[in-house]
Amino acid sequence: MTTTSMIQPKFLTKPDELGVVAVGFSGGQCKPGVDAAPSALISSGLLTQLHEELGYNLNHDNTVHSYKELMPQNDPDYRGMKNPLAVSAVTQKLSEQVYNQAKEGRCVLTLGGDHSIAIGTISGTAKAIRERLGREMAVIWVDAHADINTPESSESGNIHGMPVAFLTGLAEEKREDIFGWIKDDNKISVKKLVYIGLRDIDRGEKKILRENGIKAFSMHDIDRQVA
Ligand SMILES: NC(=[NH2+])NCCC[C@H](N)C(=O)O
Repeated sequence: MTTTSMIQPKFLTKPDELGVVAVGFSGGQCKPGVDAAPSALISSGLLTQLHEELGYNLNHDNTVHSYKELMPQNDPDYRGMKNPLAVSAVTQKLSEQVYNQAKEGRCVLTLGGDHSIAIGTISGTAKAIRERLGREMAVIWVDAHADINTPESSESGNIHGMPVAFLTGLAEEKREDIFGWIKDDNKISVKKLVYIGLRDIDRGEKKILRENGIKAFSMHDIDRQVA
């Protein structure tokens, strides 16, 4: 059996602890459903297995947050983004929760949907890593999608396709209630970002990747490597 004690993490002061943050959210895109994922994973035993089989001590508030109280009455499109106030409010709250876990030196697992929540998970962790280790966090983004559209390059207006643009500062917004809360210490550098598994990227995203020299291994690259 693998246990946490067999792994020697270099950057964690509490390697046997796992911070868990669960958020059931679907406002970064138009279809309901993904918000049910965290509860489904938990009720099928994910957290029990992490504790009993991998030996992690879990630090979790036993809640799947839906942040209903943060939902605005009215959420008109802004710079083409859909549900901008809701996604910004949820990801800001999530960022704080993740930061509070990561600053303790424990690994953090975020369960969620949809992918707009990466704005919260990465911004919270990046800030904690800067404070704890005085360095920039690297990100390995394993996904079919690059999710690096700016509001202007996006063809859908869905914010789940934009998290990396806001996190790297390629997309910026002054309004505090629409991602203006993402400060420099929450951001990551395009130099420390690598994509693995891309297979569905928009034309605008291709241009962004090329112009910023972002490293990316597509599914095509992977198929070639293993062939
Ligand atoms: N996390 C995801 N499922 N992203 C899909 C993004 C699809 C498309 N590139 C868009 O920006 O709308």
